[in-house]
Amino acid sequence: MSIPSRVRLIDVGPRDGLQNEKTPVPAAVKIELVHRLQQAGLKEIEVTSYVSPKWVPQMADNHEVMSGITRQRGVAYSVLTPNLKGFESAVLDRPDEIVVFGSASEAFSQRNINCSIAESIERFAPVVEAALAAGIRVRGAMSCTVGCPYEGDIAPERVAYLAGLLQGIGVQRVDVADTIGVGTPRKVQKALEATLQHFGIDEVSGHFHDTYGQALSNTLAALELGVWNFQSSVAGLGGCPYAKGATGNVATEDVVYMLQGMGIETGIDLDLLIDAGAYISDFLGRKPNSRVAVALLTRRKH
Ligand SMILES: CC(C)(COP(=O)([O-])OP(=O)([O-])OC[C@H]1O[C@@H](n2cnc3c(N)ncnc32)[C@H](O)[C@@H]1OP(=O)([O-])[O-])[C@@H](O)C(=O)NCCC(=O)NCCSC(=O)C[C@@](C)(O)CC(=O)[O-]
Repeated sequence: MSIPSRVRLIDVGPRDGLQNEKTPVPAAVKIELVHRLQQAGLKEIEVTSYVSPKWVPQMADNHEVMSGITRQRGVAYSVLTPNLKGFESAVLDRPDEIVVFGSASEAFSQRNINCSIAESIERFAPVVEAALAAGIRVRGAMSCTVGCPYEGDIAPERVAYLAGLLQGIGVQRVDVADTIGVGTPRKVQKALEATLQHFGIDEVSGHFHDTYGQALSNTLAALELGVWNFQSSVAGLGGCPYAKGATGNVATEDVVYMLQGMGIETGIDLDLLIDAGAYISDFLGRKPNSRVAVALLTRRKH
């Protein structure tokens, strides 16, 4: 399989990135971040989630954020919806895509969405049906495809099992998430290959957290399989509230820099992306969690 000549990035910073922040982030700041990401050339942005505000308080402003965005033609805005209640709120805000999110690990499923894998599929099925009937695309996020904070290693067979269940209820594409960033290139390839038993190469994306510093290597390993869709988070924001110690997604800046260096088209303006990352990092009062962003921001000063 040859390395793809173009890559599509979904920036998950406003959702995955900010869901775990201790500092409350006002809706206006989230909206400005989305605007800056689309100015930088991101064509897909995961904006927010319609989950219980008791579970994830940072996403309680979902409606305000979605309705405050000035949408740009050609940009798709996605949101997480774990159940029909979430979908019914989300649909009022006209997302282009909804995301149901399951787990390859039973324990993580319980901690994250308070139900077993089988129950989660039962909850997702009517959500998928309603979304498709409303003309809204459906993605499935698969957490813990390599390792779980509660169960340890996850076998590829369990990833294939979950991918098959999601495909069976009509999910159109899936994210293979290394939620706690423990994956290394060959393990991640095995999780991707398991998923590819049920979805085509255009329908599978890599979602790699960088907790152990492996996310760029894992991205390259996925590219070697022909995967060309990836999720990343501006300034490396993020972490999952139900995966203690897990750090953010791989920084979008780092992925774009690597891809540009390999001659792979992303449609993203790295300078504007660095500005977007600096904007949110300044708000949070810290440096971007991106080696590339820090290096380029330092160079700008000289
Ligand atoms: C899924 C539930 C809601 C089930 O939670 P539950 O307690 O089982 O739900 P329930 O149906 O029994 O309802 C309990 C209460 O929640 C309310 N409720 C019920 N549903 C909703 C909803 N959609 N929106 C708003 N409120 C809702 C409902 O109205 C009720 O309110 P009360 O009567 O107590 O006042 C809960 O477990 C939850 O919100 N979990 C949060 C999950 C989450 O957002 N996790 C982080 C994102 S996943 C992730 O980060 C991983 C990913 C995707 O990035 C990939 C990776 O890296 O792995």
